[in-house]
Amino acid sequence: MARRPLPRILTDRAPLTRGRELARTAADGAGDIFHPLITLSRGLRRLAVSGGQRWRATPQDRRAPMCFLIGACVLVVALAPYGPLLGLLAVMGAAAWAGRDHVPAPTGPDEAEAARLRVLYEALVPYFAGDGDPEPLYTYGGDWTAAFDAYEFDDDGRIVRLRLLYPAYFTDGEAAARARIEQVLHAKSGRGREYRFDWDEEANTLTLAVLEALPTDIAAQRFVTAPGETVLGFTDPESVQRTLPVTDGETARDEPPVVWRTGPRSTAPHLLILGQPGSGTTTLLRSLALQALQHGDVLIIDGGGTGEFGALAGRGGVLGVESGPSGALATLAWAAQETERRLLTANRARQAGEPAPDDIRRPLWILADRPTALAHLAAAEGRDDPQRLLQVPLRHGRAAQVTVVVAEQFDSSDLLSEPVRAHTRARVVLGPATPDEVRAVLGAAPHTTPTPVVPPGRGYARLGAGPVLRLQVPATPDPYDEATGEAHRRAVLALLPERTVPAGEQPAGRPVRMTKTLTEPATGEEAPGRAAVEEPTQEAGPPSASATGPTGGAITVHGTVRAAGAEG
Ligand SMILES: Nc1ncnc2c1ncn2[C@@H]1O[C@H](COP(=O)(O)OP(=O)(O)OP(=O)(O)O)[C@@H](O)[C@H]1O
Repeated sequence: MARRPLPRILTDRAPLTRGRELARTAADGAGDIFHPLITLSRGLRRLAVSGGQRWRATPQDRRAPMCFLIGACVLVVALAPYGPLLGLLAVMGAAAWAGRDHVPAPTGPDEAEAARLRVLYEALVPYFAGDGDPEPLYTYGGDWTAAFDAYEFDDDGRIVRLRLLYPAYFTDGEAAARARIEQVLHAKSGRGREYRFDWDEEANTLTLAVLEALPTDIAAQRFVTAPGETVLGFTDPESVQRTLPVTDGETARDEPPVVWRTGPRSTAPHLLILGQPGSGTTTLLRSLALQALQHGDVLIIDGGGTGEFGALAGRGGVLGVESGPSGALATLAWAAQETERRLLTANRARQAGEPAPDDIRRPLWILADRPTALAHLAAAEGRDDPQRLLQVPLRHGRAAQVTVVVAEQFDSSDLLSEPVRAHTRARVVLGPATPDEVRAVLGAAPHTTPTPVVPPGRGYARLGAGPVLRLQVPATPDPYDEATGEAHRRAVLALLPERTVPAGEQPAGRPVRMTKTLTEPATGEEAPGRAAVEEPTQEAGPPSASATGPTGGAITVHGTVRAAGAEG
């Protein structure tokens, strides 16, 4: 039997679809036309509902006075000229306001963000799931919303903050267990950014936060610090409780510093800086030298021999810039004797019931850049390791106001002497370093994830047993380096003390020999304490040194320094 076709109205769907579209368009148009009326009526209804609620909430005894007040208001409005019209406008206005659409603020993550959080949750399951837990917080295919109680995303949909709960049986006291979780979160939240992990062991919560890059635009300048305080660099605002005003020449702002205290009350009186080549260790030494020269004297051992301290040579307070083994040995021998002299003088003064004389209170800084390179050269010449002479200042420098700072490259750190390792309780690591390398130097791992690429002067600092702080050293380049920008060059030159050796007396570009007489008193009483810098000698030849004993006489140190170029 042939099939009978269905009636056209049932098979032809075009009129039906057209009808639906027409109806939808008409509804949209009506919605637009009647929108004000809809808003007003919704507002009037909301006002009525809220008025009813207020009436019901009003105690019985206050309803009569309230009625009277409302009646009086209505009467005043009715009798006032244009009162009813104004009253009507006011009611309509209030209704329009009350009836406006409240678009609810979007809450919760969108689809992509939820997917990211789910991935993070699933990645953590193997570490946080516990066998035999009747109600596991972390389980395959489980509910991530129960584990993650706060999260924040940036505009690109990447996590910038996450707080998660973990089971109480997770071994959060073990560094290895923590490190595993931090590694997973780091990898899954996006590499190339720095994260901080805050473990709250009491509340069993872990907070991950993406850290802003530290400012790299702070140049050398006079920092507002007390005597005995030195700025190593700048860090995160939440890591320290203090800020310092800094300026970029035009605008001033406050930045959180890493302040290192030296002197008799310091718990970390000597500093060791380690870093990769080019990470900024010499720059940090230069920055420390400029700050130290405000209140003290500085001796520089330039083991690298690249002349990067040439701008300091011949300046007031700079007792020497030594780049050869013999000069370094003589200078350090003097420094060791000076430390002993200061201790003896202080002791005598204490026994006599007198205050310590001024000359032993002036801080003396020994800044040694790459001393292991000098050790190698000294050994080749059959001489002693200059580091051995650092032992006395390192051991007794705290009481004698002698501060030692040693900067060395990672690959030569095995050659550092035992006293240097043992007595440098303030530590800085600069440049790219793995968490294990940072832990090996600072004695504690950072709470942040080091990034593989960092700007020069970026690293971590730890003062004594304090926390590990992120650090950005202020830009303090060599002002005689041609690559140095004009602004930075001027900033550094402005901080240099006056010359005690006129620059014009030295032929530019030719190595010159400086003679410095570091005088010592025969007795501790009328000790000048500070080096008297003689005029430079123009004689050429290899560096040589001679020194007398700690009880008197003069120590003459010859050192080859780079000839100073013209200043801007
Ligand atoms: N804090 C900083 N801000 C800006 N630039 C810096 C900073 N520290 C270092 N630099 C720049 O990085 C380069 C290397 O710095 P520096 O010579 O101090 O490194 P280093 O660790 O001593 O390396 P090397 O031993 O190879 O000389 C220089 O051009 C210097 O100007």
